[in-house]
Amino acid sequence: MTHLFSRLKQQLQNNLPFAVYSKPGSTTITGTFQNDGQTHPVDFEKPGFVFAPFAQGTTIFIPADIAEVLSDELDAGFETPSHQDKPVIDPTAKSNFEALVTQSVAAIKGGNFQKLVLSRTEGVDLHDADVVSIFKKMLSAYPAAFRYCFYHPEAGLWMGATPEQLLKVENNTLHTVALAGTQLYKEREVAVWEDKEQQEQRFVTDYILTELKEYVSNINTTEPYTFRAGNIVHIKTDISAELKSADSLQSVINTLHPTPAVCGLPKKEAQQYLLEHEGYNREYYSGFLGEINHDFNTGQTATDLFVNLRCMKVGHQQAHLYIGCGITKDSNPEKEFFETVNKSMTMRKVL
Ligand SMILES: C=C(O[C@H]1C=CC=C(C(=O)O)[C@@H]1O)C(=O)O
Repeated sequence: MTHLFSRLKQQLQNNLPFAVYSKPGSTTITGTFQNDGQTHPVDFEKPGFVFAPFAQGTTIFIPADIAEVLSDELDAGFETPSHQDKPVIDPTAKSNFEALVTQSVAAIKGGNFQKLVLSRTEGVDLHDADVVSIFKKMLSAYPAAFRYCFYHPEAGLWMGATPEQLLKVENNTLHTVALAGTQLYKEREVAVWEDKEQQEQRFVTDYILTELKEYVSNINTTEPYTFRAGNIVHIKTDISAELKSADSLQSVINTLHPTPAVCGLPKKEAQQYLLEHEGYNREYYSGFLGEINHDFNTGQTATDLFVNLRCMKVGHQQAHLYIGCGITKDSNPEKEFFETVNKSMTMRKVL
């Protein structure tokens, strides 16, 4: 374990790419350390680890055959998070975001879109905080999430604890989820979902089911249910199906990414709208990451990808947190802003 983290630090000092991660519910931590500093083109037929942007930028690939793999069991005695439970409200950020929500609700009501997922970034001073100690807190705070620390000279250093699977493929069986709708988690209370949240999540399910039809058979879905992700809960539908052809992995990924959980509907027009109106570059936030054609622990052929949510880009003195929320015709701008604030607590808690 100590070895894995010292290897992470060494790799960072040498400017060499790596991905260190632990899957939802797993106590195993895996590191894949690339042995050169190059940017390798992504090949969806080869085994490796992928780190893809939302829209603009390079899709990064760590090919399995040029990486050293280390894995270990997670220690039980990790540092507990520092419980920075106070939300931080920047009045300018608040009014800018609310204006963007108002404008976007008008675009939806005007008939251009059914849904738009708007986002923003927040800077947090790090005061020389150590990357490994932040990551250890993340590992222990969010056992149900895909927790990762990724570095590539072209992308920078990223960390996250995402609750959203993009796609898992094992022996031609595909698993994905429709995840949307958010409210604060309250102990001993059953979450009651308003129509706005239910509709927002149904858009995602319907999109996935319609678009996947071309590539899969025997689709199964669960009923929507409440799913906890740290201090918040979402509505989730689990979807599974059989892939008609093992060769369609890349097409399936292109179809799913970006889903209406992070982009909007219709997809292409929503993505263009976000690029023009959000006013910043999402980079790898709401992109996807994970294992392609290779389980780095078992060596088996499997694909296990996650949407890059509840994440941050970590610089020397500052971390940039990325947070977004789904907007429909019924959105209330202030409520949506506070939803992004609640989501930001996932990262703030470990800083
Ligand atoms: C876009 C984000 O979350 C998505 C996933 C779950 C719930 C969401 C929502 O309620 O808006 C978003 O669709 C984010 O965390 O930045």
